[in-house]
Amino acid sequence: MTTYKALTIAGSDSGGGAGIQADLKTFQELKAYGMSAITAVTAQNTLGVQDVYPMSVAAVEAQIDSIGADLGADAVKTGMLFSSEIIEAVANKIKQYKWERIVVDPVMIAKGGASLLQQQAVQALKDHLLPLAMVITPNIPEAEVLTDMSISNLDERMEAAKKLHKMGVQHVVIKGGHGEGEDLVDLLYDGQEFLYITSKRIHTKNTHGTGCTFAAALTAQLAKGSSVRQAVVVAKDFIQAAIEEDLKIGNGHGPTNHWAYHHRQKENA
Ligand SMILES: Nc1ncnc2c1ncn2[C@@H]1O[C@H](COP(=O)(O)OP(=O)(O)OP(=O)(O)O)[C@@H](O)[C@H]1O
Ligand SMILES: Cc1ncc(COP(=O)(O)O)c(N)n1
Repeated sequence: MTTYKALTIAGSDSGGGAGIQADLKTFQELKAYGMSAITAVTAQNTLGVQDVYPMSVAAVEAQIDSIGADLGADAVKTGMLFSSEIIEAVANKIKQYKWERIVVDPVMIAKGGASLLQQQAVQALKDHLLPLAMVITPNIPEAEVLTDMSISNLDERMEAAKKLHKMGVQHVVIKGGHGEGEDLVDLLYDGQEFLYITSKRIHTKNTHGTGCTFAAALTAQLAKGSSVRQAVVVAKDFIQAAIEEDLKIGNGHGPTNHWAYHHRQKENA
């Protein structure tokens, strides 16, 4: 049996709904071996982010080296990177280890408004990381910051996807969670065609970590050798199940249910 390995380079969420914790849970549920390099420790729960403790660049590099020198990775996801120094270091390590299946989730602001990326680091993201990305998964506000345009309809979202592709990203997924209306559309662009992945909006406040979980599911599928298109479809099913069967814990925006997808698969088998 081949073991497929997925690495997440991201921030730790003590509440377990987003960040490294969401990524590792998702990798496990999709049968990819999960590994992590922590860029920052957040004190966080369903009510918000209480504190952020960034790691040193040396600590981030050392974690990635430990993995690169021994285990290797079939796919890599980046999440909260916090500073331009960490972004540059991560980009250099990705190049050093010749990792190619890279999913960049350009995390900027947590649901409660806390900043998870310093403003001056946006340029570093564009210069160093986007050209290495096999897939980038911004939500609408993140796509607006990266493209410097405002997005209020699907045409503008398509234009933003084209702009991001021009920045060197191979595939762009602009997620629709922040859009309006009952129908929710995630848009995939591969440089030639657009694919619309639609679902009904679920009315719940328990959406903490949806972006992380979606990108982690995508990364697990890429680690196992899926095409980007197939991986996006599985990731969408994974997050849909995780939001539908939310856990109702905590007093704020609760986490999604990372075992719901696997549970459904078993029930349907
Ligand atoms: N209310 C919802 N109902 C159904 N699907 C949703 C809902 N909210 C988000 N999603 C799905 O979850 C995934 C993440 O989307 P979203 O746009 O919320 O990303 P995000 O803002 O990065 O997430 P986060 O809120 O974790 O930062 C997408 O696939 C989106 O379609
Ligand atoms: C460590 C970390 N990484 C990412 C997010 C974004 O997730 P969300 O927007 O769902 O809160 C987060 N809150 N914390």
